[in-house]
Amino acid sequence: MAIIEVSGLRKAYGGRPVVDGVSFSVEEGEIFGILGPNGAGKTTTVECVEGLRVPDAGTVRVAGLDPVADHEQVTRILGAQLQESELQEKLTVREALELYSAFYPKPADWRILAERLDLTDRLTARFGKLSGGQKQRLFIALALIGNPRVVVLDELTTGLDPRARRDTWKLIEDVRDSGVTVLLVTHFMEEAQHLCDRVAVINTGRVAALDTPAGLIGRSAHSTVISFTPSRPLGDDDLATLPAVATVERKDGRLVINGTNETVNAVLSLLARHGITAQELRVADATLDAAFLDLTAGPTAGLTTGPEATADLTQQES
Ligand SMILES: Nc1ncnc2c1ncn2[C@@H]1O[C@H](COP(=O)(O)OP(=O)(O)OP(=O)(O)O)[C@@H](O)[C@H]1O
Repeated sequence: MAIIEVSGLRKAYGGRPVVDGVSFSVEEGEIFGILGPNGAGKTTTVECVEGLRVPDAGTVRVAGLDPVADHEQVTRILGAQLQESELQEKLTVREALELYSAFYPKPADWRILAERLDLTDRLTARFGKLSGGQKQRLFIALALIGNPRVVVLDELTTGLDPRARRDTWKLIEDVRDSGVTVLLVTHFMEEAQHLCDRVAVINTGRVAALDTPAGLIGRSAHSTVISFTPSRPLGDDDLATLPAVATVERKDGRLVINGTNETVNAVLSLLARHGITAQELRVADATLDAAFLDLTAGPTAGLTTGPEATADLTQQES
């Protein structure tokens, strides 16, 4: 069942459209990602879902309610993550939890939330003295304090080190597993790939694609990365005849070919025909990075050779 439904959403600032006909629905119990480059219109979209901005056109429903007209009811269903500037530096963790509990008629027990989010040791610490990861954990606790059915997390892990980011991912999964739907705004492909059940890729105010992370990767021209060292040189003409090749790179005697599953078989047949062996052959799925670049780039998308293919492969192999 859809808990959030957005249909034909439009919003312009000063006559400039920044959200231009966005539609998607979020099923109850999923982590739904909104992924896109800077300025794509992600925050404006979720602020319309939260009822913080009034759409110029289109409809938004949260559990069947209008976030603007039924704002008070929606705030009981939807928990939003605060921005850092919205908490005073001198407020302690305990004060923040107590203060936000007081906003709701039936708040969650903040002590349990603090325990769950590993904040019990920091209850007397002032907000300004918390580490980045601790601040994010507090924001998650505050977003959950009203026992929401859906929580909106916007760029939650920006600025965190890799360890703190992974810890925060685990917490977000725990939130989903506890039955809360998560609407997650991110521009980290790895984060979307790791966490999200489905992802809407937003580019220049429009939904460029909506699918599972695996589905997005599968539809990319770069879904598979094949790399090997040929036992003897292989001509460019031969490579050009391979089906579904997106890019070919040569690096230190190795060939790195971005393509699809179809390309793998074709490469192996080509090598066999020429009596060439593929030394240290590696076949890896591309990451969401490549699909994202395909979906958000201009008309030459998928045709250019970038460092991403190699980076993807390195990630897969490490
Ligand atoms: N209140 C506002 N007034 C005018 N322009 C705005 C306002 N808020 C956002 N914008 C502009 O609208 C565009 C979309 O902004 P938005 O914050 O929705 O994008 P985003 O995808 O969340 O970007 P980012 O990843 O950089 O946060 C940007 O060009 C931004 O500068």
